Amino acid sequence: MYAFQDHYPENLSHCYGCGSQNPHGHQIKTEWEGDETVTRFRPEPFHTSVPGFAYGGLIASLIDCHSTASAAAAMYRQEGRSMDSLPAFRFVTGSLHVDFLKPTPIDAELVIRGQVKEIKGRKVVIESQVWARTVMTAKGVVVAVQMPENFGT
Ligand SMILES: CCCCCCCC(=O)SCCNC(=O)CCNC(=O)[C@H](O)C(C)(C)COP(=O)(O)OP(=O)(O)OC[C@H]1O[C@@H](n2cnc3c(N)ncnc32)[C@H](O)[C@@H]1OP(=O)(O)O
Repeated sequence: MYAFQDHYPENLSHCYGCGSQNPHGHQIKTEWEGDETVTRFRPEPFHTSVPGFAYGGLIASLIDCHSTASAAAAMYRQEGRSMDSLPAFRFVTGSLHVDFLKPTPIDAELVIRGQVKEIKGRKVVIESQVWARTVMTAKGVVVAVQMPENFGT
């Protein structure tokens, strides 16, 4: 699978959630399935909150990076461009809202499904749901904003 994150340049591949160059991170991979974006992730025992269940910060982190990658992919798709083409679209999180609906089991593959709700200027709004087997355990809304050239200055 060639994921959205595989198009990130090396200098932006160190993110804890999605960076392929971060050996301590989640290294999530996201792709299109029709009009939805999908990330699959299997928690490890060290992601525990209450024994048997996944830590909420992990869930939030998965929604976060799933959504920023989805935002980039959505912008390229809207412009009919390949994710390899220039200028590059890279997004950071402006806002992250998560609702924890049910405890998330630690022993199941988690499937995060995202929908593009709005594209306006430099902003993309992504809604996501986290599924464990047949149960939706969390849902989130992320406002992703195109990373400014002068990010951090
Ligand atoms: C690319 C590989 C890395 C992947 C990163 C993975 C996800 C992350 O963890 S990123 C790290 C966490 N996030 C950050 O550190 C971001 C810190 N914040 C910032 O740099 C800035 O506030 C930033 C870039 C989000 C927005 O600032 P700026 O570029 O000035 O945005 P601005 O022009 O004011 O707003 C653009 C649009 O976004 C909206 N927006 C901006 N911030 C927010 C917010 N917090 N909540 C809701 N909407 C927002 C604005 O309302 C505006 O929308 P509209 O056009 O409809 O009015």
